[in-house]
Amino acid sequence: MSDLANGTTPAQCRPPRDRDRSLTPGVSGTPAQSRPLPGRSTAGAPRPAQPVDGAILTLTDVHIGAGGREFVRGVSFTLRPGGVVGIVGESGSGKTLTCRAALGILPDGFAVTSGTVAIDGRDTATLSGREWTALRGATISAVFQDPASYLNPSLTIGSQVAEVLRVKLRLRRRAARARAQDLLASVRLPDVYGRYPHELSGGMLQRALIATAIAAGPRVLIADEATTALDVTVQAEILDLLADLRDTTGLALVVVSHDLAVVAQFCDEVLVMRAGEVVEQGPVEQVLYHPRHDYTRLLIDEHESYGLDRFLGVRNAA
Ligand SMILES: Nc1ncnc2c1ncn2[C@@H]1O[C@H](COP(=O)(O)OP(=O)(O)OP(=O)(O)O)[C@@H](O)[C@H]1O
Repeated sequence: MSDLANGTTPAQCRPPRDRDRSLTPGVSGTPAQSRPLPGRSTAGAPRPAQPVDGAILTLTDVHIGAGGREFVRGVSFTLRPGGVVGIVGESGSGKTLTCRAALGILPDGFAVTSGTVAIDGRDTATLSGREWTALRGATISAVFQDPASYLNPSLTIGSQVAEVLRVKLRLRRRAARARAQDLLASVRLPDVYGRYPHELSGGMLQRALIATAIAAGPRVLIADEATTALDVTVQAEILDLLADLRDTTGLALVVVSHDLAVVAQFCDEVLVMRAGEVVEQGPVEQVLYHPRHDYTRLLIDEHESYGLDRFLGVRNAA
């Protein structure tokens, strides 16, 4: 199974783009929490997040660089329990690097050059490797596109979920097995414990990966293009599942998507990134329905390809 599951540092021996598989997943057990109103900035322009009581994840003016070049310049947001922050923007705009900074798994040579990433009020720059390992999976976790590449093809789905439970929560074999079965049922996969990854569809694999990602009861889940490769119906099922987890456990989410419709339906706040910068940020209703920046308008004007229309009615009806 992926190193992620074990919470090990991603990828000590993988090529850079292959590294996020070490991010594995984790159990729940996250106590149900009330859902405070997510923080919403009112200005259209990006601005630094302020430390806020109850925040689980706070990025404050984060810059990410490598080899003397800056790839991300000044990302800030605050995520509280049950909150959902969306990140949209063109390919290469820095969305994934931002997520990786939050997970402490930047590619080799990349670093947060200024600004802070705080998890549960703690500046992650002060964390040791061991502390990061403990945090990953248990407090912050992630799912990415292409779930098959994060699961070991030669191990059953159930044993991979159980392995996370044994490593991260130190459950004994029998307890881990029972808990893994519960987790798989909670992601609507009640009958796949003994099945292998190749026996599952793409949507089922993504749900299995979500089960491993939430196994250790993280409070933040980063979904980086997690539904991009799925057809629309399966994508809606996965989003429903994430919404259920948010509502029942207070899980906070960072959702990276090319699909403005996903963001319109699902997120409270959205960051629009372009060429490493946040060009616009604010509550979804404001940014997507009353954009202030030309680039945001451009994205919205392309709504036919993004399918924004699909969700306007859904959100307005909700
Ligand atoms: N491992 C890496 N090695 C070299 N450059 C990288 C690496 N990861 C990211 N970059 C560069 O950093 C910039 C931002 O990349 P990032 O993956 O964050 O973009 P993105 O917005 O997530 O794009 P996409 O939507 O295509 O995934 C790009 O110019 C990319 O080429």
